[in-house]
Amino acid sequence: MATCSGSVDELNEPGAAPHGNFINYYTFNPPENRLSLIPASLLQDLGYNRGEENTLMLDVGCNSGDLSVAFYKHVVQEPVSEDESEKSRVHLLGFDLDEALIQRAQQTNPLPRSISFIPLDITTDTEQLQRYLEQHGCSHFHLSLCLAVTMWVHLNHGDSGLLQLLSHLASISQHLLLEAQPWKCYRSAARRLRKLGRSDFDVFKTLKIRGDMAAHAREHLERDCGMELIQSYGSTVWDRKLLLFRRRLV
Ligand SMILES: C[S@@+](CC[C@H](N)C(=O)[O-])C[C@H]1O[C@@H](n2cnc3c(N)ncnc32)[C@H](O)[C@@H]1O
Repeated sequence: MATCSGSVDELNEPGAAPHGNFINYYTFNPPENRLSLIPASLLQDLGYNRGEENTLMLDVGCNSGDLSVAFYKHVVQEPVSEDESEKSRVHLLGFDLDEALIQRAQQTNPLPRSISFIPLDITTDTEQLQRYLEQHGCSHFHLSLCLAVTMWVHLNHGDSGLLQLLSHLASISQHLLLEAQPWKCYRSAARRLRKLGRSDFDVFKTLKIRGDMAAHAREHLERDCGMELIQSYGSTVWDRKLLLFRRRLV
């Protein structure tokens, strides 16, 4: 069984995907792997998707959008077709730093009135997300997904990059569903790149945040970002936990 994003299939072109921007990601990690752990009633359980208010979801590092669309259909339970979606008040914004993946996501998007995809690098651009929130009259995303992204930001931007990512997401999200890659995946990612003679991940050796990555992320979110863990959805087939945080009530 593949246990991390260092899985065999993913190695076809590892050097071409230093941010985890694999072109065939969903052929070896289909959406169902994660969706089977997430209740379809999630939005209702969190008190959303009722009445007239907008519900905004964010998918960080959405790759080619397959999981974004499948997640939307999974948790938005009323049937949504393009004709009906004008009525839908649930919106999902997916973004990724890889423009080719975003182009694919846009071209195959079955619900363009409810789901949008934009190219964006979260480590450099924070204004676009703020603008999107303003356009929808909201101060926060009701639910943000950050699935299988933390390791890539950590490896490319170091400890401070990882902590900034989590702080930023906490500051714009009411709820945050997080899947942090475990440390063993870092080792395989760095080893693969080294074998290819790439030095992109030299920062790997300098990382002080290591070991239990889910616990580190939780500690930062709870201690420094005003969030609290409210649910753990067990482990995916890749042996990763899906952790649901919410902004702490004051
Ligand atoms: C392993 S894929 C996971 C895709 C999706 N989140 C999922 O779990 O199915 C990681 C994605 O994060 C994106 N990514 C990495 N760093 C990013 C950044 N700084 N800003 C936006 N996207 C990023 C990559 O381009 C890649 O598509």
